[in-house]
Amino acid sequence: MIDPRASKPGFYSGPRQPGRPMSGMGGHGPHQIPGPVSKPKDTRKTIKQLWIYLKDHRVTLIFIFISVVISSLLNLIGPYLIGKAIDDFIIPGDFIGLMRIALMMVSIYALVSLFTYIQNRLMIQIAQKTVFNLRKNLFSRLQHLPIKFFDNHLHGDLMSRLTNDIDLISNALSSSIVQVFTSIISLIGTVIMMLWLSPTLTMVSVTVVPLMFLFTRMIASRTRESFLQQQSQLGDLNGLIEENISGQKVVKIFNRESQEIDEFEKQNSALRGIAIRAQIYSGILPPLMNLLNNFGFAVVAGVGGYMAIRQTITIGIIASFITYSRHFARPLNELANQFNLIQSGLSSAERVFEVMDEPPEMADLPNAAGTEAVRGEVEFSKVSFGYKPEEPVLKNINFHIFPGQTVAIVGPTGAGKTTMVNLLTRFYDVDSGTILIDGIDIRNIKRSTLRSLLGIVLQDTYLFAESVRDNIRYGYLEASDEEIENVARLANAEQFIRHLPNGYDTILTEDGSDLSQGQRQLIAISRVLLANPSILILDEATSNIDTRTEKYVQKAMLNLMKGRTSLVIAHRLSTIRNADSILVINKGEIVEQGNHQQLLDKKGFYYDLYMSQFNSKSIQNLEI
Ligand SMILES: Nc1ncnc2c1ncn2[C@@H]1O[C@H](COP(=O)(O)OP(=O)(O)OP(=O)(O)O)[C@@H](O)[C@H]1O
Repeated sequence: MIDPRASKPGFYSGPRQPGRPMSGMGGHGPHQIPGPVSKPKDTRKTIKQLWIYLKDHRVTLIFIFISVVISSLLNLIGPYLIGKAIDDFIIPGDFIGLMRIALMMVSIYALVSLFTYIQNRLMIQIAQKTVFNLRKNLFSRLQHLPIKFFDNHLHGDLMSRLTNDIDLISNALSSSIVQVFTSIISLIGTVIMMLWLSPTLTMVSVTVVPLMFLFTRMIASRTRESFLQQQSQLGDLNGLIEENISGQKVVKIFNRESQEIDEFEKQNSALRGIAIRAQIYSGILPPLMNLLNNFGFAVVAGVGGYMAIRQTITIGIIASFITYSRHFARPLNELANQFNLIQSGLSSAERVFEVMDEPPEMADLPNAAGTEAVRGEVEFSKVSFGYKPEEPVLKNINFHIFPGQTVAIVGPTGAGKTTMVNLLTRFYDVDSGTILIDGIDIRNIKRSTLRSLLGIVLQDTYLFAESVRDNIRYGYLEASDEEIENVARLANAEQFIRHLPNGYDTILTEDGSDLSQGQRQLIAISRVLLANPSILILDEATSNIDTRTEKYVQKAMLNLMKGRTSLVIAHRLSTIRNADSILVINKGEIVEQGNHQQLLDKKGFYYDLYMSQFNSKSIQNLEI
């Protein structure tokens, strides 16, 4: 069927994504263990795909890289100058020299800041341009994907790819690339400087590094586990919130508010317990690392002091060294944090590219026709189809509708009525057989032409959160206000529109939820009238419409059907009675065909259907 889910925006709750980092949890500060990070499945392929977007900025990237090298190197000079100031100027008491070197340091640090500002600015621009293009291409790919794709994917998940994932890519691009370059250069430069100043002290200060790794590993594995549990629990809680918002009516009707609150309380407490544990674990590491760092400094200071007494090293060198060793720990932590950010950025990019790599709706055949006006003859010839190959939904369907005729399709729920519409609109293609319009196989008609020939009014119409006028205009974008008002009049929609607070300019809520179902249908009918299609597909509403509006809708539909071929998934007795022909569908097959009287005379499936629904109870809707 034309899946109603496909037309409803998925409620975006940040669906459960185990393995995604959460803002505010896990943190990326020094020494902190970030929450679990989702890993890309094929890093190389993803980087290649991302490079396609980045390569236009090659020159800027090279410039950024050069600037990173310069600023990192300049940064490395600072600690060296501190030592020099102590040994050459402070100890000998050379005030002028001290001023000179202080000025030099100020200039160097000012230059570092300037370069860092330029790098960040340029990188943010590149990142934003890249995600702009990614977002654009992803959205346009979504517009060209077949309906089948939307049937098979959670809408919340697709929303999350367009929003969350794009955000993570943007974060990774704007900060991580520069940070990683800076950290690597700083790390290498610092080690070189430390070795140059004193190989002995370098050996002493790196002894704490393996200890740091050991503790980090031990605590990180426990923390990750707790964060995973936390995310899974948060996912469950999100699910509960989502269900309660979307299903509020059901909750209220069944008076289940207090049970839902209890359930929420249970899940919320579970989350609190797990979150406290996770945060405590991740909180152990920073003080521990601080302790190790300070221990390292103490050892360096001790050994350095001893060497100074023995006069194998100067005080200035010890001061420089201690400053370098601080520089040494920082990029290490920074790299670990950036590694996680980059990994989640890459896995987000992978999720985005997954959608972009999906094959779009099959291209039109090269000889596909673009006819505009048609007579409106529709024929299904030996049509068979199944959504899944092993489950046929339609079996050998044959029927012929002549131009201007109205054909009603009736049958029990799940019989395959909507599926016939899905095939005619080419939301899906037949497995075998042919569907013809004016004798032309619809696969030989351009998709855009085919869809412009068809007008569809479903039970559940999707309306945009725009003005009533623009919602009607969606049928024909160039329509003038006058044309819009004309069709609204013809569709009997004028009266209720005039009563809206701003008439045609009233802005509807999302999906037009501030209108009744009947009113939404009247707007949908106006929209189709404006599009002026040759063939109509109508799905009559079965419920939710008050008798007065129903009359309006019925009249509007009749106006719409005038002079057009109409295929009506019928529920109203009047439509069925007035139809030129009725197709009775059961379990994917046409079991009977004829007009109302002929079918009644047959005393078959239709007769039973009719007797059970209309005759005895005089109900207006035909449904099983
Ligand atoms: N997107 C889909 N993917 C897989 N199976 C589907 C899909 N849409 C419908 N079906 C299945 O195809 C069969 C026919 O569905 P269809 O929607 O055509 O029935 P229908 O006659 O229109 O029913 P109703 O009157 O309840 O709308 C059903 O068994 C349904 O479960």
